[in-house]
Amino acid sequence: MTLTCASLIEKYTDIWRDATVHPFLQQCQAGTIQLSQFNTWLVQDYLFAVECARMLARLVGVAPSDHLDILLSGLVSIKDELQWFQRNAATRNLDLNTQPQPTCREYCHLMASAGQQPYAVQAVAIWAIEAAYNQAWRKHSPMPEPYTEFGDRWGNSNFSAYVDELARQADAAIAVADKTQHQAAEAFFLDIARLERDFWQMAYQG
Ligand SMILES: Cc1ncc(CN)c(N)n1
Repeated sequence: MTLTCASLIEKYTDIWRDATVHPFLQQCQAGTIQLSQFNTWLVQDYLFAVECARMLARLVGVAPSDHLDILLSGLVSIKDELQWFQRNAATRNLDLNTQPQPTCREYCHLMASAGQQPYAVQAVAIWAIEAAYNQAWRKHSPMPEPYTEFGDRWGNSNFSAYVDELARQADAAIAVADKTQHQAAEAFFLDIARLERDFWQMAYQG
């Protein structure tokens, strides 16, 4: 089977479901999540987003020129996302100057390590990261207040269109990559799916 973003989700349906369906999201949607659990997720996700911005910036450095437009739009969005996290943390009196939990630290290391991979592997990895959040929040939308803006941020149709473009670019890059890169892309996809699942769970270990 040709390796594409869609084929990875199809091949690993159960693993992808665990990455995108979790009690944390279900409890947000039901309005029963505890404040401390939500706040733990929020602070850790800010730390994640900082490293994700760095990963995107590295991608800009190696992408073909016709892929830059989408990646640069992602960088602009993540700039906005970081400021939005900072405003949210201030409103909630949260200290963002916090140590990452082990899962967050492992995920940040994975994103940093992607920088040593060829572009095609990095393109699949950034797609998987953004697709996981897009699908997770969409599957649990609409969110009630005060979580509506969180569901909207990653579940909105503009973000879905961005994820579709990332998939198109990753598919184009992987189509001309060799078998070693295909294997590396698949390994990154599996690590990302596992870490996405564990990231939700981290909220309960604050
Ligand atoms: C864990 C995680 N994965 C993905 C995203 C979307 N950038 C995020 N904010 N956090």
